[in-house]
Amino acid sequence: MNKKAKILVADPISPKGVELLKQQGLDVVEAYGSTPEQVKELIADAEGVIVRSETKITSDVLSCAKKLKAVGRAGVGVDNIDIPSATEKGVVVMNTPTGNTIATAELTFTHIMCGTRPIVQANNSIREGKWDRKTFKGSELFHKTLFILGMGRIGSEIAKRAQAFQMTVLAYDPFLTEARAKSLGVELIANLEDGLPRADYITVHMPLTPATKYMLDEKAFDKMKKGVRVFNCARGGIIKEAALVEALKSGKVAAAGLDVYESEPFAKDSPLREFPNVVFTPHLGASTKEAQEACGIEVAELIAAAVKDGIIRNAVNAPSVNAETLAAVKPYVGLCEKLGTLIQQISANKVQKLKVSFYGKLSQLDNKLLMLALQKGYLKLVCDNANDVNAPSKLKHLGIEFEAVNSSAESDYSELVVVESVCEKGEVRSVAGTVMGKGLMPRVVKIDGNDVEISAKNSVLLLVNKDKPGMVATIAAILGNKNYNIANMTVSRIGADEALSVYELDEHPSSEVVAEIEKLDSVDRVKVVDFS
Ligand SMILES: NC(=O)C1=CN([C@@H]2O[C@H](COP(=O)(O)OP(=O)(O)OC[C@H]3O[C@@H](n4cnc5c(N)ncnc54)[C@H](O)[C@@H]3O)[C@@H](O)[C@H]2O)C=CC1
Ligand SMILES: O=C(O)C(=O)COP(=O)(O)O
Repeated sequence: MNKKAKILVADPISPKGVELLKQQGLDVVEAYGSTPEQVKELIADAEGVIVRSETKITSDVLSCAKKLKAVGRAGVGVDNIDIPSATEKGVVVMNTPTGNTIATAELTFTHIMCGTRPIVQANNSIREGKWDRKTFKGSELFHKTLFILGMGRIGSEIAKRAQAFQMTVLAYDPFLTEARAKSLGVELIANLEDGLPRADYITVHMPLTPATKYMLDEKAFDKMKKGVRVFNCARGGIIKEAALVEALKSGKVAAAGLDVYESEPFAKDSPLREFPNVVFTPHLGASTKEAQEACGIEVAELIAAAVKDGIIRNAVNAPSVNAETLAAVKPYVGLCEKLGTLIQQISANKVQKLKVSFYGKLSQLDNKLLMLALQKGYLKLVCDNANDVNAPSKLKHLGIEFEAVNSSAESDYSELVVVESVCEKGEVRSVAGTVMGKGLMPRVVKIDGNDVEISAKNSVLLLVNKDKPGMVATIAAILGNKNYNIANMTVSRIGADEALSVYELDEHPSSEVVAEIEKLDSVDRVKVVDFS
């Protein structure tokens, strides 16, 4: 019996997600709060791993994973996963981007409310036995201006909630179109600096990247209104904590709400803890029953599909296409893989460039998956484990440039894929293929511009031989004597007296048979190509 694939659930997810993995026949190992050393041991034989924001999947951890196919993030941010290392290793990283949007938007709005009415502070005072009705005066959201930095899923939900409170909403997001801003009823601010002095409230909702790190620093706080209120429920480090401390000290910031920190768990000795007008939560944005159930179930589905069937969705390090495109390109995926395998085997060593051209309706489609299939096919006999995730980087490591062209030119076939290789010495080889018949079967239809018809299932014997009577019978006799069945054959005249002969065999011909054919005076070149 096949051993069940092991899935390491390294951070707690909904029990429904864990149950789903078990129902899929997977061996689930739940290990929460493990040290990096423990994670390295546990991941060694895992085929899938699930994390939230706590467990760090570093390159060091990944280097210990011997069988890993997929990392699933039950949530949005993947900054705890070393994506370049995972990509290099061919490990797909997937997340669940929508499951916790509402939860995080609602937590952010709760922070905004707490920064407006000092509920937390008043509650603490009551618990201390006091009845203080003077200290905890708040203000109103009504007619105030909220500046949202990062207008993605969460930012957009915050905008709707702010509008319900009749706030004016400004948005800064370099990737947001005017049309989208308009449909959200927000004013799009092109330069961050222009929005800062206008805002009564500022909240950030973007990933932490080199461009967003310390976006709100000393200079930014200088530009803000006195009495501004700031909130970070996205990632620690977008607001510079040291700058926030100074802005709180000077009274520039009237209130702040933080769910995320430059280092987590939040430093026990952080000077921020001294300010009573800051409300803290320990990275709780996604911590609702609903969000955890949605993310837990979705991540379990993603991991099960990836590990069991190689189906990739929501990948952050591999391309995905919509269902319509997938249906249109699917019949050509196998063809492109075969063309890649064929061109690699017929090309001389040291290929410098691969070029693929798509003709017919293929030239109008998003062909990402076909390019990957071609690259995977090319790498099949060159290196281990090339897949949709690492094929482009493996090709790059080999120094092979890859170019794809959508051609509007007519071709002999309604849809055609042509692949060319250019070698170091300038030699160019080419193969072309299409899909045929009701079954949309892949067929190689040209080699170096010569017509052939190869179904490319098992092994193919390619001969360049004298174009003279009796050749086919001679070759067939040699193969037949050694019990090789010819599944299919084509002969194509390639010069005045030369022909390209293609014999499709059910199995790889032995070296003796190949040597016997090579010995024939009438045969110039012999090449065996394997597809399976
Ligand atoms: N506190 C928590 O528990 C949670 C935190 N998050 C974090 O919230 C953040 C936002 O999440 P989503 O809205 O789901 O992501 P999203 O991808 O839908 O939105 C992010 C937005 O940031 C914008 N952006 C990127 N670079 C920018 C820049 N330099 N300046 C301004 N805007 C920029 C993007 O254009 C995009 O619209 C992420 O960092 C995520 O990890 C998400 C869920 C829970
Ligand atoms: O989804 C995100 O980006 C989050 O920050 C949520 O983190 P968590 O799953 O609660 O550890």
